Amino acid sequence: MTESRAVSPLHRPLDATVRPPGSKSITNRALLCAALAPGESTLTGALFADDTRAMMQAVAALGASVTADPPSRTVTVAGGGAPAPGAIVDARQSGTTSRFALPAAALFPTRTVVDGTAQLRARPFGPVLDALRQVGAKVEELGEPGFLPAAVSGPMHGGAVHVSGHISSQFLSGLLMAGPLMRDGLEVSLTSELVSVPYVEMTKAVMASFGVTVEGLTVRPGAYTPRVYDIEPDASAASYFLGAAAIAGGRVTVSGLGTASLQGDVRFADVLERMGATVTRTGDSLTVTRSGPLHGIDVDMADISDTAQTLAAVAVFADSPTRVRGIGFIRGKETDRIAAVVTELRRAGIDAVEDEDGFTITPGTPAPARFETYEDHRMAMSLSLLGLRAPGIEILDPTCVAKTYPDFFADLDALTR
Ligand SMILES: O=C(O)C1=C[C@@H](OP(=O)(O)O)[C@@H](O)[C@H](O)C1
Ligand SMILES: C=C(OP(=O)(O)O)C(=O)O
Repeated sequence: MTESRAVSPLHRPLDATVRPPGSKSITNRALLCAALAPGESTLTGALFADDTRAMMQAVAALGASVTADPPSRTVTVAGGGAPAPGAIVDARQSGTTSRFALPAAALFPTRTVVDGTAQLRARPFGPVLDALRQVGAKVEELGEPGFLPAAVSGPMHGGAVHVSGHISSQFLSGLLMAGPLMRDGLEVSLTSELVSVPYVEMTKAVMASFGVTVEGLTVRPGAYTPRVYDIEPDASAASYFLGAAAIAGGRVTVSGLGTASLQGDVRFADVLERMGATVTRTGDSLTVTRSGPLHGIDVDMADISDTAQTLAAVAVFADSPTRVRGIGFIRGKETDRIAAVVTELRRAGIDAVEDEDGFTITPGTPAPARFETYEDHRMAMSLSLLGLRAPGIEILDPTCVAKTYPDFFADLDALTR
């Protein structure tokens, strides 16, 4: 029988402070930059989850020496090495690990194979494989063209490269991070509109911390410098707790996510503010309080699409419909997230409709439901929020949260205890 997890309704408003684990996106960028920096770097506040363990193993396969200490959330990386012949990167389910490791592996003359789970093999890789060929890498598609597994080898001359932006920003981020170690550096031109823009700003910020400047989308040849780097809590993970405050009422403060956060997903709080919640921002925290009604909104979430499913859950409890736009590309994530969120909300009797580039949700009272999660951590975490107000909500395959947040259900319990 498939494992499931019940969520119990809350009978009082929330009044809690939480600190989610480290940012997945920053951890995986810092691991890669540290691996490319000759010398020892120390990452503090790191995330320990499937996606970041995949990256730790990936950079080890590329020649870094990695020492992880989960209790202190610290990782030490001795960088500047090279992969052994026949290196294999198993990116598991991780888009960032695979899309960042491919350009990094192609810096070296040895052949590295990059692969992942069946789910990752179904996600698009054509744009990065094509871009690597443009800058001189040898690329072999070992399965279907444009998909994993793929083998790459270098070195790369770099220079001008064209890459699409509308499928995923991760292709661009991965290329930029490898850019300084290409002979001529890298000058990227986008052939289509970029989605998930704040993640590219994050890439530039982490690269800058490791001593490499990106101007526009141009990187000059250069070297990373090792350093001690502190990672802030994960803003996408925080969206579930901020969403919980919106749904249950009361106050939730997320500590460690201040106004200078590198993560675009902190702007999920702005979305809740537009719906009628009160948001307080400080240099080191983000607080959402809700006492009055929530209103439906029409919102483009192309910049912050990992929080679209969280908003879908919140929208159920508003007093008018919510339309989410600009996120057609999330059909290519862990699952088709637009189809999945609509199917599951309908399972609970909610009027949810798929649009080509998003979804529309009409508020209602969720009926008891056992939600499918499609091996998508964000389906499990988002849909669990419905259980804070509606009785009889169960989440199937709850351990899929291990991709980015192994302790999610324990932390949700602690928040509501
Ligand atoms: O660069 C990153 O760290 C990420 C970029 C986003 O992906 P896309 O650029 O594919 O939208 C986001 O959904 C993912 O969770 C992490
Ligand atoms: C889309 C996600 O991850 P990735 O693309 O890194 O696998 C996510 O964490 O929601």
